[in-house]
Amino acid sequence: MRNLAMIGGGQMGRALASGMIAAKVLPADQITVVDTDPRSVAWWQEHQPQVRAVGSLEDVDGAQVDAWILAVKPHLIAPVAEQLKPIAQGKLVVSIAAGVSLQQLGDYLGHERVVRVMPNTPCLVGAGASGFCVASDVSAEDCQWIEKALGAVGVVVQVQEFQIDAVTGLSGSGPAYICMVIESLADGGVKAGLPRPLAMQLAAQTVMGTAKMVQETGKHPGELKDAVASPGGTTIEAISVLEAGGLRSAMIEAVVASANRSKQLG
Ligand SMILES: NC(=O)C1=CN([C@@H]2O[C@H](COP(=O)(O)OP(=O)(O)OC[C@H]3O[C@@H](n4cnc5c(N)ncnc54)[C@H](O)[C@@H]3O)[C@@H](O)[C@H]2O)C=CC1
Ligand SMILES: O=C(O)[C@@H]1CCC=N1
Repeated sequence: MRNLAMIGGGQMGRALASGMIAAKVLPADQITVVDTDPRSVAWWQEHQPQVRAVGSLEDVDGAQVDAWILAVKPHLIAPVAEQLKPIAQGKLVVSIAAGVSLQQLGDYLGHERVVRVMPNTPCLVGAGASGFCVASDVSAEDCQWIEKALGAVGVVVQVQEFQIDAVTGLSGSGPAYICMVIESLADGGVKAGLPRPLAMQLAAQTVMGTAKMVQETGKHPGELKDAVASPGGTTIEAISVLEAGGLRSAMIEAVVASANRSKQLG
């Protein structure tokens, strides 16, 4: 893969492209970003000056582009893909839009070399989690490139398309839930008497360290939870409060609500 063009250079476009550049998947000067918002173009010029950032698709020579990434909001995929149709025939097109199916992408673009990805914002720091599925004309080589590109910015799994909504509900939207957890843990620390910056540092490190422990020990989270809770101790008091507040049920229903919304968007 030589040249990559990304349409939409907002939150997720920045996370993906900046992550890939940092991981040396592609040099910055082989990436073009098209964004209709001049403030976004200015962001790229300031933060990734080697990336070519332009305001219109007309400023891109489509013949020089090997792969396209569509990173606009879901409702803009249809008009953007239709604009792209004449210049991206036979080219690999990757969409990261929630809810937009491979069938829809194929219909808009008039070909089947399309990939649907659900990444997440931690790609920005090389700790993303992405799921992807592919249409019929995507080659094994294309899949390898997708795995290399997304693998450079985190964990990547290939799934069946019917699983993508669930991936969206869990890891796509998940960073928002975990940020709320971190924020509320820090609030608890402040309420219990800690200064805010110290509370935030301890909260983020506790979430990061616990996730690492789950991944590295391979132990069930229930076992790791039990190991913290001494009989008659402090933790079991807190667990009892969380159960009464419906933490588990709220998390389960949150993932399902996001997955359902992803289905609706399609
Ligand atoms: N933010 C997230 O955590 C995740 C977002 N996604 C998906 O990524 C896509 C983008 O989301 P965000 O980056 O959050 O949105 P965003 O609003 O931050 O970025 C979208 C960018 O597209 C630009 N844009 C709008 N119309 C355009 C056009 N016609 N041509 C070129 N650029 C255009 C906007 O100016 C904006 O900079 C969405 O489809 C979303 O479903 C997927 C996974 C996670
Ligand atoms: O909220 C959204 O629609 C996007 C998709 C997954 C995460 N953010």
